[in-house]
Amino acid sequence: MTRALAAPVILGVLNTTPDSFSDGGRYLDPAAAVARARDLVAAGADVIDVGGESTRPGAVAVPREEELARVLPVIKELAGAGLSVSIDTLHAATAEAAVAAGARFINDVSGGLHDPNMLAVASAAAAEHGVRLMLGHWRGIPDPAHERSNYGDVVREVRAELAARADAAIAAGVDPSLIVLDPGLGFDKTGEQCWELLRRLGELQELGYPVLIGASRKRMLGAVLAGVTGAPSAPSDRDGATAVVSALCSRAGVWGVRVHDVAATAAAIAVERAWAGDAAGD
Ligand SMILES: Nc1nc2ncc(COP(=O)(O)O)nc2c(=O)[nH]1
Repeated sequence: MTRALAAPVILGVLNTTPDSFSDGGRYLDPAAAVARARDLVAAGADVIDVGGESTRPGAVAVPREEELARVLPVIKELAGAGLSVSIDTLHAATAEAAVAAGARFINDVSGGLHDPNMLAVASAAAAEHGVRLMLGHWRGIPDPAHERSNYGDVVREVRAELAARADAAIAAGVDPSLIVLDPGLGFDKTGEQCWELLRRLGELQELGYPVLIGASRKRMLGAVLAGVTGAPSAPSDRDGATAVVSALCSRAGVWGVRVHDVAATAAAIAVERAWAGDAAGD
């Protein structure tokens, strides 16, 4: 029996955007966003990942003041209510304001490459509040429209590039114990490259940092489901497949999973933990 590992942290996705690929437009109103966050926590989310600008291919760039207007009221209310909040942003100014409003995780899918000030902001946030920095892998930055999925060995290259991002964060003053790495599934990567990254997750974990996985509702799952049903699936039809990935991440000792359907993932992880004999599963 594999050694019982702690269950992954569940980050519940809260996109306060009009154009996110799977839930755009539903939580633009702060009251609706806060209500959604409370539902996510009730369903088992440990952290609410608040994003005010979609990162999907071709998404419209959002002026800083608009991004801030979308995320700050929600973060202030959630943090004020004692909930754990992550800010999903490419922009240092947004991360800084979000931390001041109570966010305790910075989630940068570009690994600090998009905004040259991000690592300095993250370093100050780490020093002052112990804010954790989640560094994603994305070669598309700064030109996301340019396809850059021409990898030789995607796992080896993503591992090396994420290690370099962690080193840069440490050089900027971020305590290594606060860093989380994320392979950036779907960020200028083909479905097969994403599956290869999951297949060889251990090679990323060998870097010694906690790993976060964001597969929820993504195209890689849609392709698998199309093979089952013979028809394309809407993102919201991919929550069952997402939950299976969450259970397998739990079995692999992944630190955290970022999902839209928290209830399905919480159930999947609880089942995996019970199977593994983890006391929490009793
Ligand atoms: N750390 C992390 N953050 C992310 N933010 C947005 C999206 C895009 O998906 P969404 O449109 O459903 O938010 N994916 C990730 C991801 O894979 N990892």
